[in-house]
Amino acid sequence: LVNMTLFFLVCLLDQQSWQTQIQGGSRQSPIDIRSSESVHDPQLTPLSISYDPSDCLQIWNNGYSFLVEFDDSKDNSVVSGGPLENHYKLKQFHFHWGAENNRGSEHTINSLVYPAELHLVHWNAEKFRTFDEAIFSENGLAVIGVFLKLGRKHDGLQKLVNALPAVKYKDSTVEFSNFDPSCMIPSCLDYWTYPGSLTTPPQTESVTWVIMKKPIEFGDDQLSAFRSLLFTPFGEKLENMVDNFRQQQPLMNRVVRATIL
Ligand SMILES: CCCCNCc1ccc(S(N)(=O)=O)cc1
Ligand SMILES: [Zn+2]
Repeated sequence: LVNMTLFFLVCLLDQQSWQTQIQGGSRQSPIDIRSSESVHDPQLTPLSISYDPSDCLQIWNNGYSFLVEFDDSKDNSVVSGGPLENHYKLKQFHFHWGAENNRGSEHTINSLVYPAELHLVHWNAEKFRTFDEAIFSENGLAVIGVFLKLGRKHDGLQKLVNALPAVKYKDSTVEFSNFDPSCMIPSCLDYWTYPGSLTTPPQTESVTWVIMKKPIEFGDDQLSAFRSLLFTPFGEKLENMVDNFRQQQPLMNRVVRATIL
């Protein structure tokens, strides 16, 4: 009985490494970023972000979020610099949000939650031939995360918001062109960066995360438009697309680095 109790206690006390063995994940995302524990790295240069609005193709409701998808056959919409060894091509961007304003973002800053979070998803086109190959590869993806806070209406976002009723249902798409995602990048380019994973299946550990320190603002009506989308396809029970965020994961043996710009 003593041995069994000790064994049980060891498992319980060591739950995180136990989880790692079970789930096989030692670098899962999202995480809570504790600013006081992040390491200022003077070698982190500013990100170089350059997007071509003509690469914007369509919006797709995939039943989890709405994805704004880009033509990645050219080298016009790319991010490089900062923690990135290569240049990464923009494939899509999407958001995560809550049913209420007190939740929604995937990453948190000192446990502070934002009502929504933007993810700009890029893949390493120097090392891999396709996005799908990069998803399953070390250093395959670079995702820029931008927090959204409620305040003034975001004029650049309104064009996207106006198109959302056309993709209300899961599996719907609508043509969407000439949108410049640069309008959603904060003017302050300070960021945190850490090695992580996709936050939805297959949750592969192939992502270099770059989380912008400053949020952008958007309006209540714009957030309501996100919440009017549906998880469910036409003809099925209506389920509002809300709370499509993952819980924060253990930091394990990782360090979050911060810029000093
Ligand atoms: C195998 C096909 C997977 C398509 N989905 C990839 C994907 C999932 C999550 C994120 S996120 N939320 O970590 O930015 C980006 C891209
Ligand atoms: Zn995401």
